[in-house]
Amino acid sequence: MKKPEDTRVVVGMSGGVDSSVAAYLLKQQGYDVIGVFMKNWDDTDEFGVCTATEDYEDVIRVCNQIGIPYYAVNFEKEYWDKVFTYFLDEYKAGRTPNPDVMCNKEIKFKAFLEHALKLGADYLATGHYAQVKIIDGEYKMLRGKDVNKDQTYFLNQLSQEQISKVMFPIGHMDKKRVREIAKEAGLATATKKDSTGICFIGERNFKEFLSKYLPAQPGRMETLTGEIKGFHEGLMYYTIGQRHGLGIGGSGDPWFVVGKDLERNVLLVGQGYDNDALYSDAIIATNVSWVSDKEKPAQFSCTAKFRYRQPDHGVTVTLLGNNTARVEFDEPIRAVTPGQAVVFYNGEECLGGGTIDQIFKDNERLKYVG
Ligand SMILES: Nc1ncnc2c1ncn2[C@@H]1O[C@H](COP(=O)(O)OP(=O)(O)OP(=O)(O)O)[C@@H](O)[C@H]1O
Repeated sequence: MKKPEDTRVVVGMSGGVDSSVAAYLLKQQGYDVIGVFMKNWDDTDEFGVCTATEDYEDVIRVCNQIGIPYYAVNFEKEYWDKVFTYFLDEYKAGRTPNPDVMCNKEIKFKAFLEHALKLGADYLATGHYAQVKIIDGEYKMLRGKDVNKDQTYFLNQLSQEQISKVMFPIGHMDKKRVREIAKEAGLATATKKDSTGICFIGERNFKEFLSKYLPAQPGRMETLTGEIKGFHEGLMYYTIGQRHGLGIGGSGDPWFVVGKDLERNVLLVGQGYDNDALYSDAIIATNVSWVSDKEKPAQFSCTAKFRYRQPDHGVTVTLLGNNTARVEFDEPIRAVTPGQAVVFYNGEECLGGGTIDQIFKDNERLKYVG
């Protein structure tokens, strides 16, 4: 093991409080730290204001306070090709993509990691709430200590090789403590608001943003039995289990999106949060990848999350080859959505994950969902 002063760490700095504290802590521990800001998206508005420029200014302030070198790199092309194209393709296919998972896999921990290594870095550090530990001679990815902030869901596609080069300096802390450290150290980002939503959409109106890239095709809303309930503005604006924005009035329980009929451009709706049509008991996952290089048994039990911040559900995983797996749920689960990630856990350890592709109930594929 090299000594901290001989160990170069590139910190991915977003201009937020988490990565500021990550860089601060590493510098305190004596590492040779470089702050690097990635520009992935040009969101200059009609007034010439770009949040990336503002964020980079915060990076500069913090790096000057900590006393570390900094600079910016541009990955707009890579981001467009690997993340944004996938994002649009998934919406076109009627699914609900997860660009953060793709960004971690293809940009932050691939293009950006390679860039850091070229700079002579031994490690890339980020302000993610996750932990890496060596257990039984293998790198394991563990949930962040702050259960409300744990980000392993978004990191599920990382490999053994990738996490062997990664540090998560705040993964063992609560968000509250991170803010306290930032305040104690007087960092410029100490009270900066957390970013929300998909990074390139930010606070903007999602519909307006998406309509710039994909033509919206309005159509009918129907129940599964074909009763017309109203009109939708374009299937891509809706996701399974969604309640808001349907505009179906009347008495009784509220209405929810239960599926999409792409061929007929019809949004399928059902009444009641617990509508039976929203429940499924198995999926086929694609793009399945595991953090460990060790061979997995053909079938095993573990827990899984089907969306961020969902409690863990007991599942049985059967490997089908070609990075595909069948996942059977111990109990039916509500609103499992094609395109989102399924992420597997064994206790605190994140085992890996995949993309939710096909949805089943009682061994029958629910074609209206995916
Ligand atoms: N533009 C960027 N350039 C470099 N690194 C980035 C950038 N955006 C995010 N990261 C890295 O990825 C981590 C997680 O990003 P995420 O968007 O989830 O931010 P966050 O949890 O709000 O953290 P922060 O408070 O640092 O913004 C950040 O802490 C940072 O290390």
